[in-house]
This record gives sequence, structure tokens and C-alpha cells, in this order.
Amino acid sequence: MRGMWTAAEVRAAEERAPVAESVLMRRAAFGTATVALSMLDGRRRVGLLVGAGNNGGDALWAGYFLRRRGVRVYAVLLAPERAHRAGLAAFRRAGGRVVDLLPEVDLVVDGIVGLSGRGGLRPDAVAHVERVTAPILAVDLPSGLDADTGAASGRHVRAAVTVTFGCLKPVHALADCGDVRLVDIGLSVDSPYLSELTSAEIGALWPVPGRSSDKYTQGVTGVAAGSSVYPGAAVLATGAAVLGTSGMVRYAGAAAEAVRARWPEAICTGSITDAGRVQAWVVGPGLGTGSSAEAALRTVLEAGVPVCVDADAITLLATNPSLSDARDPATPLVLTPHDREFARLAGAVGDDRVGAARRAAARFDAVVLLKGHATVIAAPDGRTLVNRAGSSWAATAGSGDVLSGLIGALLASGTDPLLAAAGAAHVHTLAADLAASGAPIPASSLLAAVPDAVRTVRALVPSE
Ligand SMILES: NC(=O)C1=CN([C@@H]2O[C@H](COP(=O)(O)OP(=O)(O)OC[C@H]3O[C@@H](n4cnc5c(N)ncnc54)[C@H](O)[C@@H]3O)[C@@H](O)[C@H]2O)[C@@H](O)CC1
Ligand SMILES: Nc1ncnc2c1ncn2[C@@H]1O[C@H](COP(=O)(O)OP(=O)(O)O)[C@@H](O)[C@H]1O
Ligand SMILES: [K+]
Repeated sequence: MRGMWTAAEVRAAEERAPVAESVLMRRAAFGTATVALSMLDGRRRVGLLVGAGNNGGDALWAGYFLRRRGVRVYAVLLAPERAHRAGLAAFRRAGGRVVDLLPEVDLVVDGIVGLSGRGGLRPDAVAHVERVTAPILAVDLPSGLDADTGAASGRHVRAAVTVTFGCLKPVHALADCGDVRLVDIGLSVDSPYLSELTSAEIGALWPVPGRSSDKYTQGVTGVAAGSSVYPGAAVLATGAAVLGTSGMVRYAGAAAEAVRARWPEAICTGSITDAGRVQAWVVGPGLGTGSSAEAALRTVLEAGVPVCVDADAITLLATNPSLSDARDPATPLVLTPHDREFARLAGAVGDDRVGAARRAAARFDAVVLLKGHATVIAAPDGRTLVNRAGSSWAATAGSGDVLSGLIGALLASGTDPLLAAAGAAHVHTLAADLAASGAPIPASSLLAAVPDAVRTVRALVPSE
């Protein structure tokens, strides 16, 4: 699990650190210079863009270390009178040159602004950044992005590599920071604000049958989805539950014929009350928002088993909040909104996606999975995970139906709801990458790649 900490948490850790701030800065700067040298690969001209704070100080000290290794270093001071005093003196002493405009260089170090940055790049910084043609190494984070939310409220630096210090920050998973390198500067931090599971961890949690398993011990997933208008959503969600784990799948709804034709192993009925017992329900994809859909959602919420509420069922909950009363409060609920569904349920997502998901998780006493290129998954107890997509090929119609089917299968197996949602999201993004391999795919191809994705994460689990 990779943890990420907010700017305030990093500052608190810095204050607790037994060494002086100047020592931390030189460690950070030395790490920056080391990364810069690896990117230069023998080339010898570096430009620094230096802002008013300690981020600029890191850049200047990195320039000092680079000078000591014979690199020619030029620095533009965006706020000359506020440039880090000791860093600038050391840089000059080592033969670094302060210039008005960067000459042609092999690498540019972005020390404009770091953890204390607010808003996008200011116009003077934009003018310098726009002239850059060399790859950019961002110090701590690409300037103009918010450390805690990854949001870009204006122009920002596009970094080939970001070097960060002590610990990762949310921006490193929520936004494009290029290749992120972490340098240890001796900070000690508490439990993380946001975490990311590794593929091996997801492989380890994925439920697989053992010697004593049968079709029931893996958990039975119920799928209440689809309608005569949208039978495809039912076919996709049921298929994901069929392929996700080896447990049994029951489908209940108006698309029973279409589901049976595609997935003969699913047990299909027309109504939830006839479906038989399940260990978790998926409700919503293609269900519609009419009275029969509302009745289906109510029945599922009353069933006393974990429920994944997706798509139309989210809209139903938003328009008729009293439906939540049907839920047994002791049973886990997973909500999987995209931004528009989230807005119906809990107001506009805004720039702070992690904060929005956390607040909604607390308010609805549910795991909230907020979809996107970086999907945020928050539990009501405050644990929060992020799943980064390797590509954007999953942004296709019907791919959300596959995701909810996978979540349902993991819930039915008894997996912790937060891990079920995060594990499903990870395998889903991996399946998209494997299926697409550089070309657009329909959601049914993503679905067909689920077994390959599960194999891939399971192959990473270290053998005992
Ligand atoms: N906290 C820590 O543990 C460590 C922090 N270090 C460095 O210190 C940085 C934080 O330094 P500071 O707190 O001095 O703050 P920054 O260097 O991030 O920025 C502060 C200055 O930038 C200005 N500013 C804010 N937003 C701006 C924008 N959009 N455009 C232009 N200027 C803007 C502010 O007015 C302020 O003067 C970190 O990102 C990291 O690079 C390192 O030296 C190592 C240790
Ligand atoms: N830009 C993107 N990059 C990667 N994945 C994305 C992107 N946009 C959406 N996704 C993923 O694609 C899926 C889309 O789900 P959803 O919007 O519910 O689609 P549908 O309702 O058509 O099934 C989600 O898993 C989401 O995280
Ligand atoms: K920066």
C-alpha cells in the first residue's frame, strides 16, 4: 500500500523532525540533483525556474549540487527579492548564473511553487514555462497543481518527472506528474490521508476457490439490472459477476432472456422475489427509474446483504432519499457514482474529489466509489483509496456496468467493501488496458479481458 499525505500533514512532520529545516532542504535538493543527473544522461545544461518559497530553495540548492558535478546551470528568479537567500548564495558561489531568460538547456527544474501553491501559475511564470522545450523535472509537484486535490485551477507545469520528498502527496496519484520519484529525507508521518493498493495486494485479496469450496462457498451474487430498453447493461454486469469470481450468479429482472442467452451459467428469473438467496446484490445498471425499478431497489436494500448501488439506482436514491430507510444499517452499501450521479446524490463534486467522496461516504454510511481516470474510494470510517487508470480506454459506454458486476462478486465473497470496490476498480482498469492495447474497445471486450487481468494481479502475489 502506498500512502499519501496532505501538505498540512507534511508540514507537521517537518516540525516534528529532529533535524533543522535547512538539513531537510539540502537532502531534498541533493535528491533532486541526483534525479536530474539521471535524466541528463551525460548532457550538461540545466535551467532552473525559481519561485519565492522553499520550493525555489530546493531548486537553487539542487543547482548548487549540479554545479559541483560540472553541469552548467542557469536560474530565472521569478521573485528576485524573495528568492531563498542561502540557496541563492550557494548557487552563485558554485558558479551558477542568474539570467532573465533561460537559454537552450537539456533539462528544466521547476522550483516555482510547491506545497504552499495556491491557484494556477501566475502570468510571469506561464511566460517562462511556455518557452521551455526541454523535459521538465518538477520539484515536489508540477507547479500550478494543488498538492492535496491535484486540481488545476489555471495553467500548470507538465512534468516528465516529479521528485518528491519524505512521502507522496495526493497530487501524485490524482494528477499527471509524469514519473514520480520519492526521496527519503527522514520525515516520519502517521496514517495516510489517501492510499493506493499495489497490484500484488489486489492479487492477494482476490477470492479464489480452495479445496473445500463449492459453488456456494464462493458467494452467490445477485444482479438486479437491465430492462427491456437496456438489456445490455444486465448482460455486462452479470458477465462481470460470472467472470470475477467462481461463485454462482443469479440474475433477476426484465432482461432475463438476453442474460440467459449470453451467460448460460447464470440462474435467471424475472423478479427479485423469485431469485433465491444471494450473499450480495448489484442493483441499477440499465434498470430505469420507474416504479418497478424503485420496487427492485427497495427489495434489494431490505435483503440484509451487502449491496452495490450503481447507475439508475443511484438516481433513484437521490430523487427519493427515503428509499435508504429500507436498508438494514448493519449491511454494507457501496455507491458507485460518476460525477453527474454524484451531483444528484450529494452536490457537485468540485475540485476536491477526495474530500467530496469522504464526505459522501460519511453522510450515506457507505463506501463511495467516485469514478474517473483516478477513481477515489472512501469508506465511512475514513479509510480512502485511489485507483489510477493506466489508460483512458475504460471511458466507454457500458464499462461502468462491468465494474459494478465485479464489485458485487467480491462483496458476495465476503471481501471488505472498501477493498471489494478498490480491487474491482483495479482489475477493471487493467482489463481495459489489456483489451485495448492501443485501440478503442467496447465494454464487452473489457469484460472479456477480466480473467487475464485477474491472472495478471494473481501472478504478482509472492508465493509463501
Ligand atoms: N515541508 C517539508 O518537509 C519540506 C519542504 N521542502 C520544500 O518546501 C516547499 C514548500 O515551501 P514553502 O512553504 O516555502 O512554499 P512554496 O515554495 O510552495 O511557495 C511559497 C511561495 O509561493 C507563492 N505562491 C503561492 N502560489 C503561487 C502561484 N500559484 N504562483 C506563484 N507563486 C505562488 C507564495 O506567495 C509564497 O511566497 C515544498 O514543496 C518543498 O519543495 C523541502 O525543502 C524539504 C522539506
Ligand atoms: N478518463 C478515464 N480514464 C480511465 N477510466 C475512466 C475514464 N473515464 C471513466 N472511466 C471509467 O470508466 C467507467 C465508466 O463508468 P460509467 O460512467 O458508469 O459508464 P456506463 O454508465 O456507460 O457504464 C468507470 O469505471 C470509470 O472509472
Ligand atoms: K514545483
